Amino acid sequence: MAERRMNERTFIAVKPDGVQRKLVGEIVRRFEKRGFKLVALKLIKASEELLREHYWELRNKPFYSTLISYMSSGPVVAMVWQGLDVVKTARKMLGETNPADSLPGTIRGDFCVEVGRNVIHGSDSVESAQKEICLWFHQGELHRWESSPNNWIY
Ligand SMILES: Nc1ncnc2c1ncn2[C@@H]1O[C@@H]2COP(=O)(O)O[C@H]2[C@H]1O
Repeated sequence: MAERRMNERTFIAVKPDGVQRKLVGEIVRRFEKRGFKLVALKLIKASEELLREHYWELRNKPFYSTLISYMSSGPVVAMVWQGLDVVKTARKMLGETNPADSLPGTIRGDFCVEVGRNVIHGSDSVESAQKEICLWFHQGELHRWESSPNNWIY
């Protein structure tokens, strides 16, 4: 059980505004420092088809078409992070969907002001994380590796 929770994975994407504003390094740093393991990372210009599938549940929302054009306006940095309760903890690190409701210290609370330009996406449950990881990544892009910094210093 503990083993399974340690291996929990979530899908995180730095959205086009986050890439344009050069927030990628800061965001990766926060996840590394928190103690999570990077399992996959790529810069990708998402197709409309992929985005329509990713945002399927929002298809009837009034902001749906602006959301699709925002997300396809430039490259995004798609990532998979792994660790204990990573889905829930990542959502806390991101802050609320609306940056105005996000506390300082969270990514959205520190770096953005508008819901339609909210810099980062994180899966909202373990089930959606599994679906989103399969949608954005091939199995071969997900890496298994052990952290052993001493071996790389000496
Ligand atoms: N009221 C809104 N107006 C514009 N975009 C929104 C609104 N509500 C949610 N979104 C977008 O829809 C996205 C759904 O996934 P995210 O939580 O990653 O981030 C959300 C915002 O980018």
